[in-house]
Amino acid sequence: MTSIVETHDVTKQFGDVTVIDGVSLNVPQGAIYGLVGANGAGKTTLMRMLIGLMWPDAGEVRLFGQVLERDSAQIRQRVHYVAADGSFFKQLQVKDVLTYSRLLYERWDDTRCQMLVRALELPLNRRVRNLSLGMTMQLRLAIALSARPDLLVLDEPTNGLDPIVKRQFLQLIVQEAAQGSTVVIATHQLADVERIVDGVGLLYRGRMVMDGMLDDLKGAIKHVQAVLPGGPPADIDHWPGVLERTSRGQFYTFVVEGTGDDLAKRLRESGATYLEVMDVGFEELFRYVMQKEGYSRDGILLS
Ligand SMILES: Nc1ncnc2c1ncn2[C@@H]1O[C@H](COP(=O)(O)OP(=O)(O)OP(=O)(O)O)[C@@H](O)[C@H]1O
Repeated sequence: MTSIVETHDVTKQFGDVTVIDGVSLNVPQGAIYGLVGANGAGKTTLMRMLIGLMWPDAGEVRLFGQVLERDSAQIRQRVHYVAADGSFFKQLQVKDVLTYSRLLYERWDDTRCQMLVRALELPLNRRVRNLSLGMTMQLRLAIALSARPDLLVLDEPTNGLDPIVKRQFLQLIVQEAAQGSTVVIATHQLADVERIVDGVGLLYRGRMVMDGMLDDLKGAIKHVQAVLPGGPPADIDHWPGVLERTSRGQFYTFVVEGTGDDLAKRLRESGATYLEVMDVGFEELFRYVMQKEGYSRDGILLS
């Protein structure tokens, strides 16, 4: 599959502090990739390097298969970045911002823009400085989606959006990716992107501690639930891959590495009357993988 965004061992220092430390990632075409991490993990810094607003001290960024250089204007025209805190054209009315954007972007899709203005109920005659935080973000998203970029890079795009608009926005992102665009979303709100991302990278203090396509990552750890009338086998805590066990009466929940099939089989042989293997939630998945890698659980809290 064609890679749209690749980084190889990207490192960035501010003074003598290493803020991004040897980060490599790979986002295939049409994927929605969530870049997640706690406040200060380095998401914005990494995003800015992905689009050539900042340059790595070491390592390489490739977009659309080509190395991103300072004179890569053509590559950058295919990318649209929505910064977390961008304030723009404060004096202009919304309709004038849209007119200006129409002129600015070669691939501007006016039909789409009008659809978005209607769907998001953007007040065309209001000045940007009088929009709420959420409305400003909606305007910026409407522009981003109307610009029809091949790569859309969004920094904390759900900030300030109410739940209904957030859902609407996430649907739009899914549609965008279905049409072949690639989307990178940075957020510390895992729950906001959990349902839509295909791939995810977890940044922790500038290091990419977990990265991959979601299906692969979800295959790494499972919940196995079982009813064990005779209790669990005495040596169960020494069975390979069992990370955790909790129980309420005869109902046991195990967290296990891998597919969970082996554990399920052994529990069945040990008299389980009910068995179910389930995916773990996104945040839980992160916590267990991180714990396995030797990081403290508290250190990776995202929100
Ligand atoms: N220009 C700069 N000069 C010095 N330090 C910086 C600069 N920009 C960012 N930093 C530091 O780099 C670290 C990573 O910041 P960054 O904004 O990339 O994190 P983030 O994951 O986007 O955080 P948040 O979720 O809070 O937006 C922080 O410690 C921040 O203070």
